Amino acid sequence: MGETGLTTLSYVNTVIRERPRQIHKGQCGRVLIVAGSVGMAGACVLSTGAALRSGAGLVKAAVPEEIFPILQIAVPQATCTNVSDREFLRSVSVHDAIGIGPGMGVSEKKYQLIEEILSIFDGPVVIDADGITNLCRFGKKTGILKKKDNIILTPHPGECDRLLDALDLEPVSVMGRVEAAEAVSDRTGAVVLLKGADTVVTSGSGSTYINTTGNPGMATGGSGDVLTGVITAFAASGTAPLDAARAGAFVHGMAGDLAAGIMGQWGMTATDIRDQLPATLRGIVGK
Ligand SMILES: NC(=O)C1=CN([C@@H]2O[C@H](COP(=O)(O)OP(=O)(O)OC[C@H]3O[C@@H](n4cnc5c(N)ncnc54)[C@H](O)[C@@H]3O)[C@@H](O)[C@H]2O)[C@@H](O)CC1
Ligand SMILES: Nc1ncnc2c1ncn2[C@@H]1O[C@H](COP(=O)(O)OP(=O)(O)O)[C@@H](O)[C@H]1O
Repeated sequence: MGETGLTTLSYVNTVIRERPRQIHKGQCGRVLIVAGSVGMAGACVLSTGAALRSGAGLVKAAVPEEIFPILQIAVPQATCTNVSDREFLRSVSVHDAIGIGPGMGVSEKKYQLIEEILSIFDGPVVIDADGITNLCRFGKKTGILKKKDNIILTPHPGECDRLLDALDLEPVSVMGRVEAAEAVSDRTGAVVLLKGADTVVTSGSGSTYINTTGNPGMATGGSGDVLTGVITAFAASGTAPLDAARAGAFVHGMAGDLAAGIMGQWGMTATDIRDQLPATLRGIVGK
């Protein structure tokens, strides 16, 4: 284990900055969110909306056609593409960052889709939730991520245990949170963000940071789906994967703190966190 630092506001101020006056939407990051399924459309709504509220210029959701109406009504700013239509894979490379996993479901077919996207796309990819579970369940024999660059894995402790098991390592409860995140990062080459109170973000031993925002009110369904959208938007804007993950965790936690201030920790939900992203970013950037 190397030295562990903190992610604080003064650091995030160096990552999230005022926009140049002449910027246009094509330069603010084109995000693709591969998420959602029948029964879990909400996960995609949350990730897609969070990406838009975190500054992404253009956001597209790759979802089953059956849930297009939900997405188009809940997030009219986003476009939709049919995830089951192979044509959609042709347009993957025009994006600046991809977020994969929230509510996408777990099956061999979904795993193949992730593999295909990773083989086509060399930009930053955030893999969360069912994306991680698919890799662990079906990708063990292929070495999970094959040390591909530009990957950010965002497991909660349960998903981290799946990753550790697939890598033949001990669970988080045995290894400890920092050591577990560093081990997954060392073995996969990915930036790893281990969620929970005191979220850990690491690019391997020696580069590990503990987040300083967030509260127990964030222990509510869908709050991790919001985080996926935030980090994917930051990565799409050109922020390096480790910085996108650190700044994403901080901003998401600060939005959660604002939401708790308004709604209280007991009653706040994931949409309240998403809805406080603009005020959070305005507080950080000053605009
Ligand atoms: N509205 C929606 O559509 C929602 C969809 N969701 C999606 O539902 C899918 C399944 O996610 P889940 O995380 O519920 O289920 P999972 O089965 O992937 O993981 C939950 C299990 O992980 C273990 N675990 C250990 N420590 C944990 C921790 N600190 N936090 C959470 N779990 C821990 C527990 O055994 C628990 O049963 C994901 O794709 C997720 O994105 C959820 O985000 C909830 C909201
Ligand atoms: N007690 C807590 N303190 C701070 N943050 C928390 C706490 N509990 C959960 N969170 C945050 O809320 C989010 C939960 O994500 P996750 O478990 O993936 O939820 P979901 O799958 O329902 O979206 C993570 O960002 C996590 O760090």
